[in-house]
Amino acid sequence: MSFFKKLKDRLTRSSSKLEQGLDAIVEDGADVSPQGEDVPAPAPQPSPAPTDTARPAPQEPAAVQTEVPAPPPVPVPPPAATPPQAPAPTAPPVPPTPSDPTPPEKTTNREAPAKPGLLGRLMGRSAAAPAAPRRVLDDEMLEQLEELLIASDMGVETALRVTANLAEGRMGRRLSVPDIKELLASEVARIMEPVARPMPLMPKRPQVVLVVGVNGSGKTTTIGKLASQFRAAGKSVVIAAGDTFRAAAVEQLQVWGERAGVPVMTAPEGTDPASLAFDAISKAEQDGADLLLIDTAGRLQNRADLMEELAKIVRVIRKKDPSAPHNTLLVLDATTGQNALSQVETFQKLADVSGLVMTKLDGTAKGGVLVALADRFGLPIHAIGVGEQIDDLDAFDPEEFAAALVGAGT
Ligand SMILES: Nc1nc2c(ncn2[C@@H]2O[C@H](COP(=O)(O)OP(=O)(O)OP(=O)(O)O)[C@@H](O)[C@H]2O)c(=O)[nH]1
Repeated sequence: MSFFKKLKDRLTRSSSKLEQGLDAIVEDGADVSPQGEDVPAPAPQPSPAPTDTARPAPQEPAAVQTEVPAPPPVPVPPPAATPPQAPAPTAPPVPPTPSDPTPPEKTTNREAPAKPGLLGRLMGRSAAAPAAPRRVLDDEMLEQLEELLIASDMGVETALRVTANLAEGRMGRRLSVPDIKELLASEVARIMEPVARPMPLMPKRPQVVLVVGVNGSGKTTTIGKLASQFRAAGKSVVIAAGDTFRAAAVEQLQVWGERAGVPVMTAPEGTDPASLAFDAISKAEQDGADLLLIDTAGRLQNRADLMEELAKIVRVIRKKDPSAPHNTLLVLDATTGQNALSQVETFQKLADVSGLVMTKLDGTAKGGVLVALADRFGLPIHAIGVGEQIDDLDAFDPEEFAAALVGAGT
């Protein structure tokens, strides 16, 4: 799956931070007992049944969902780029093989590779392959794991929960780095599973989608990408340029409208954005549009005046259609780390956020914050941005994300 390979490659900094940390933790207290009982590789925890059975097949995720399950609107990555003998596309992406993390003086901590006996030799076992270092899971190791997860932006509460679940029934067992990665990935996927839901399409026309977020989070870009996907799914879309304060913002949105082949409603600079939103709904109704995507100006969550203005936009939209906005998407820049939590908190209070889009996952070392967000707010992650191009928006796949985040399968 080329997309997640891309994500995995781009999460390298995050996973390598986790990976290096895990290597250090295990080697720090590696069990030197050569004959110690290895635990069988821990079985992944059972994931809850997916709540949204109508989600598109994970191989070709789409950021949007239609009321009738439709073929995924996301264009398939160019097959030409993949040679016929390429590895199976469903396999999780494989990051660069880490170099042997064990410094020479630590080699005594590795389990001594026992010389195979006659039976071993007959069975073809090699004496050359050393077993992975293992460490007995104890309180100290758990604390180290907690610290590592916190440093990976998972947040204290989530890190504690993840490590507690990991420890359950496993205290005193000897775990290797791959064991821990597998357990962590399973825990992370379990947290993320319920929030991985494409944006639903409703029978209501026009479905009003309000897009909010702090400055530069990627609202305009995301609207362009969403408009393109919805169009590809056969929907008629209108965009309203609600950032009436910056002429450049309107122009930028017009460029995206052209790329997506979607009309963009504008108003003169300085127009009250609430009144533009009102007019845009009327226009979308007249045009029989399926979807109206309303852009808004970026606003920091600590600017009370701007947040009040957003609350006013919502009030005015409701005057026109009491059931609107039908979706309020909060666009979050994943590189902001823990600040994303306070953004969700404030925007949720004022604008009744119904779902998230996480952008810039292609350039972040902070993917862990998604886990904290999912654990704390449980808001659906409708889509993730993985680049600046129109096709760089995809559905969120919890298992692939979890594996990429912890560097599992390496
Ligand atoms: N790498 C990467 N860049 C992105 C992504 N999404 C948006 N960007 C870039 O982020 C910058 C800001 O994006 P905009 O869409 O203008 O953000 P905005 O929220 O509309 O900005 P304001 O209107 O100023 O609040 C642009 O340079 C985009 O190209 C993404 O998923 N990945």
